[in-house]
Amino acid sequence: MQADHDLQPHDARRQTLQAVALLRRAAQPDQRHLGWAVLWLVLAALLEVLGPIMGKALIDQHLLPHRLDWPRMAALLAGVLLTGWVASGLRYLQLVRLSGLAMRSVRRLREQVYGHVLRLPMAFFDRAITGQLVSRVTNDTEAVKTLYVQVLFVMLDSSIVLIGTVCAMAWLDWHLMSIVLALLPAVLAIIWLYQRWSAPAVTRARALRSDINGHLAESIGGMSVLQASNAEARFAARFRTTNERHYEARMAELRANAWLLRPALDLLNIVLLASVIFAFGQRQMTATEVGVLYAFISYIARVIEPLIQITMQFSQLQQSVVASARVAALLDEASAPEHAAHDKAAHNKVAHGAAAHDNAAQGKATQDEAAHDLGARAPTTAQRPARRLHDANAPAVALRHIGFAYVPGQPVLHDLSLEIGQGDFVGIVGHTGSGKSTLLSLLLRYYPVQQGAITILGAPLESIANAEFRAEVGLVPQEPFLLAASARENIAMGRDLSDAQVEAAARAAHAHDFIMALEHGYDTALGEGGSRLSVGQKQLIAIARALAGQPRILLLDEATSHIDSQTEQIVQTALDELRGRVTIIAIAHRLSTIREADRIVVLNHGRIAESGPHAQLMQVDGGLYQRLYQLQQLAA
Ligand SMILES: Nc1ncnc2c1ncn2[C@@H]1O[C@H](COP(=O)(O)OP(=O)(O)OP(=O)(O)O)[C@@H](O)[C@H]1O
Repeated sequence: MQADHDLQPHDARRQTLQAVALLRRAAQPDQRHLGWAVLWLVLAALLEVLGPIMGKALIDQHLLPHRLDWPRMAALLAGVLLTGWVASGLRYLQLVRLSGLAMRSVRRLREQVYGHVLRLPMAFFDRAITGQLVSRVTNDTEAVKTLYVQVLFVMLDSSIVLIGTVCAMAWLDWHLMSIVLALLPAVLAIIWLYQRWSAPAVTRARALRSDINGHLAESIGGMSVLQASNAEARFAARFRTTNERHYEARMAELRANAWLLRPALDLLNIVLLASVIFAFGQRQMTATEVGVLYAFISYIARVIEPLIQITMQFSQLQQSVVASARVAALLDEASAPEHAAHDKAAHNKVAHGAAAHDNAAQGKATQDEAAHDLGARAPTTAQRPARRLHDANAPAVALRHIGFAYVPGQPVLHDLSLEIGQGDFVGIVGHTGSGKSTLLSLLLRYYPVQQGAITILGAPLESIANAEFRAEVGLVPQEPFLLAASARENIAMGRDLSDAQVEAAARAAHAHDFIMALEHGYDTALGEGGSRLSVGQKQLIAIARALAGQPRILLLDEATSHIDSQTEQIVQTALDELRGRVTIIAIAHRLSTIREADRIVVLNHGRIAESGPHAQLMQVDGGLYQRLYQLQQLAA
């Protein structure tokens, strides 16, 4: 992710263009409303300009010459009063339209940004800071609303009033109008100065707000560690510093506004009035010119006020542009490869599978049948895309000469080759930093393969459609991630699974009994992050979730490292029952978990050091595995 402080001034033009394009795209489907809103605004502005002209006519043609044409005078007076009133009504109408447009744009943009974040490759999240990312999706997208409702509305409105007023002044008395216009460059100079003064503060304030979000998210996420390490005071001090800097930036913005903008523009208003009255005083007064003076005095406010309004919007505009540029930068991050063509085919097959599932549901598949499906992989298995990877003779996973580096020039895996047969149970062990998780990340396509090739069930990894890949490969991570939802929802994870399928998966993971012991069984809400469950129980739910997808390859990433021996026993039993039917690749720190594996691969500094069943590896005197095992036995 582009760090917040990376928004350097030399990028400003490109960012502004990016932001404008993004905002235009966000409002694209609502263009009709934008058209109407502009029309209402033009009408409102014209009415506002018309008011003083009617006032002038009333003074010059009726009041001063005592020409008492009552119906016409009443019409003109009503015109003066009504124009303002109708203009307000029209403004309200257009504000409603623009607000709706803005809300819908924010909704669209948020969905787009969130959808994009979901598709970003894992490498992105190595760099990303959660709080800033959240800020992108919530605050920064909201800037679009401010832009449309506040900035665009006021700027458009003020510009139209300004142009209309200048035209009306030119029509009434071009000489006086030129006096007013002559002073306008002073307004532009004030705006320029204000921009120079406030722009850095605006950018700084936004970046710091994002830092505050990041800081909060980090602290809340790690609250237990933070409190346990007595770090409250240090974190509070760090937060105070950021908050203080944010306050300073906002104050600098405010000072630019209060000390430069308002006073300078107010002064200019007075100078303009004085100039017009002075110029008037130099003339031979005729009766008709009193109306012109009235109109000009009314118009001067209508020239200055829109200008003030426009300049006041600049800081808001800057904020919106900076925020939109951030969103645009995030949307610019390349997504993980989509394998779209394959996905389309896979989608059709999912639909086909869903139909099969419906038929099965009508036939009232029993729990036992579903359980059988899960284990025995009957050909009529519901809810699955049809297999395209079915090559009975191909290895489940084959790695050929894999090399990988997170940082160029610092390889983590070296020329690694490994073949795992279908239905095999393979354990991967090694000291910390030996590359086990990296290997798993490559298998999971979190990172693209840099050197060598990986095939899954005979198909090159990068050629497999996303839906198909996710159906074939299940993952049980080290830290089970549970939603604040029911046990059922946590296992189904949005997949259209029947109750029987969810239960079958839970039984296979040996999670069924403890779920049934909860007060509402599968419908019991598990609390945020599954807070109602023990770590072991959470892990069993995570295993059930992976099994519910009926994968042919199951990856376990140190799934037993945080659980007690009793739960580990349960996991071992579950794995045992899957043996031969599902290919299991388990990374394990706890060697007891993989002791019974068909083969144990020992990694050392990114290379395969040893490989074989437990008994065989234990025979290698002074071997890595033997040492690791003995160390664990001693520690136990
Ligand atoms: N996202 C990353 N960016 C840069 N380097 C990384 C990243 N992840 C891991 N590494 C480095 O790659 C090497 C292998 O790490 P890896 O996590 O694969 O080891 P591991 O065997 O799984 O270790 P552990 O048992 O402690 O989880 C380590 O030196 C680690 O510092």
